[in-house]
Amino acid sequence: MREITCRLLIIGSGPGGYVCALRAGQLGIDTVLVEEARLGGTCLTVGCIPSKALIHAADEFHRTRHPGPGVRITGASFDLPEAMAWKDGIVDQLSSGVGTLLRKAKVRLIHGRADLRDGKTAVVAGDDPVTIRCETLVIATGSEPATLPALPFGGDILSSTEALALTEVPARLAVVGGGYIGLELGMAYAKLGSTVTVVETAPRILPAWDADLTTPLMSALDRLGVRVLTGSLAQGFSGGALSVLKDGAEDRVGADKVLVTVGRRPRSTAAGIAGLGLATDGPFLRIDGACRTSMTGVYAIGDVTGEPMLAHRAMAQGEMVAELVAGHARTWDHRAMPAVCFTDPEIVSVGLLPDQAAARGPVKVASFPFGVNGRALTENRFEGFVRVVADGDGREILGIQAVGSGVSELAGEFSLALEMGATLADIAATIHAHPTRGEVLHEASLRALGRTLHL
Ligand SMILES: Cc1cc2nc3c(=O)[nH]c(=O)nc-3n(C[C@H](O)[C@H](O)[C@H](O)COP(=O)(O)OP(=O)(O)OC[C@H]3O[C@@H](n4cnc5c(N)ncnc54)[C@H](O)[C@@H]3O)c2cc1C
Ligand SMILES: NC(=O)c1ccc[n+]([C@@H]2O[C@H](COP(=O)([O-])OP(=O)(O)OC[C@H]3O[C@@H](n4cnc5c(N)ncnc54)[C@H](O)[C@@H]3O)[C@@H](O)[C@H]2O)c1
Repeated sequence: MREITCRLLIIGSGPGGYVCALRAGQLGIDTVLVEEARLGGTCLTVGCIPSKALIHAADEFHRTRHPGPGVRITGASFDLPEAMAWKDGIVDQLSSGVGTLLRKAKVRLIHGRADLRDGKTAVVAGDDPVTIRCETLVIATGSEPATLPALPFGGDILSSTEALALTEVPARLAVVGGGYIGLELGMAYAKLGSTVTVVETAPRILPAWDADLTTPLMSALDRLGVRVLTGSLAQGFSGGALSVLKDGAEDRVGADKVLVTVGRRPRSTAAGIAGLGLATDGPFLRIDGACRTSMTGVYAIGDVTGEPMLAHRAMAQGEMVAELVAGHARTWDHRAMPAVCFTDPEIVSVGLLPDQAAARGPVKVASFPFGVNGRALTENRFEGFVRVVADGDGREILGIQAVGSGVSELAGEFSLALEMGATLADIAATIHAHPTRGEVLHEASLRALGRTLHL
């Protein structure tokens, strides 16, 4: 068997692994990256990117069926295979782009399944088996869809991966799990014409976020005709119906396909990881603030290390670890990490929610509605608001949230404010272009200071 050595070995080319490899390559670290599937991992191949493409296609179709003022459209139709082919083209483009970037950064790429023998050795079997010995190891093996014993994947029971590769819009779609994926994809299929039912065990959809943020989304789901069953447990699928237990009574929800989105499970035991005996937190690998595991010289990043399982968290960790390996002093600011739900309306949260902030001391909370914002009115999409959460004297902004059309594009400004330790006065003094949705953050900050102009 061939044997190679390297300074840094990274297992997995998702947003965590490939960004770590790119930065390490830039810093002149001799790096080997092993990937068993396509470059880009879950996010690029079966997650963030394909889902946002499908959501966009569904939005476009929905707008043609519900056009704006003065627009008349007749005979609109939707070709799902054509839209899926377009989506696949974007994935191909970005995945091969990752390959180009890795080559440019002089990262050695090995295609195959890595099997760890110890914290410094991995074996990749296959036609050209190789043993890789490294000084430092980064585990970036990501996650996979969690399963429910009563609803095993296969046939008409889909994970997000199959839901992103359908060739026909299902007439009736039952979605089990009212979290990020269930709502993003459930809403997209509802816009494409499916009759969608969402089954959620918690008392509310997106239970981690407060009701003020999710209420506008509930109204939008209602307008789309999506039925939402909260406090409900899916028990099995047979004869074209999902059996659901709610308040002790059984309901049968007619469905042609069932999409199960009840979270993701880290790949933290396979690939020889279990044999390393690393400390864990539940199913996740335990890491410290520098992404070090309990074994010296072994780092872990991304979904395999726990919540929030988000691509930009994995990327930030990957970049930091490469710099730490290069000997730089680096930390990362968890407080400024955004979470965005790409439903319609979208929801963004950065930093603390009002309740979380109030648990620490006095707070100032103010929100401002899109309903009086010129840009929102001229776009004919004016539901939702921006909310700022600051400490009692308004000196430090602790959190910013928004719900509304297109608010994902405000997430960067929200994060910047927290990362820079902005005060309400800083936001108030920042001139926001008119007319834009960003003015609503400005007005929310003015409102917290007791001097709103437009309300
Ligand atoms: C439908 C969907 C939509 C999503 N949308 C968003 C979004 O909009 N925004 C967002 O921030 N996040 C989103 N996510 C979450 C995001 O995809 C993950 O947080 C992100 O991909 C995690 O990156 P990672 O590098 O930790 O792991 P992954 O992306 O899971 O990559 C891990 C890689 O490791 C490889 N691997 C595993 N074991 C081995 C081995 N033994 N040998 C070789 N290779 C191995 C895998 O093949 C995989 O390519 C979404 C997820 C899904 C499923
Ligand atoms: N926009 C984004 O950033 C984005 C998009 C998609 C996915 N993701 C990531 O992927 C992860 C996985 O997404 P997800 O939607 O599968 O998980 P999730 O954790 O967002 O939501 C799962 C939902 O399923 C519910 N649930 C759990 N068990 C259930 C059961 N037996 N029956 C009914 N409901 C049940 C939970 O209460 C929860 O509301 C997310 O946590 C997120 O980190 C992010």
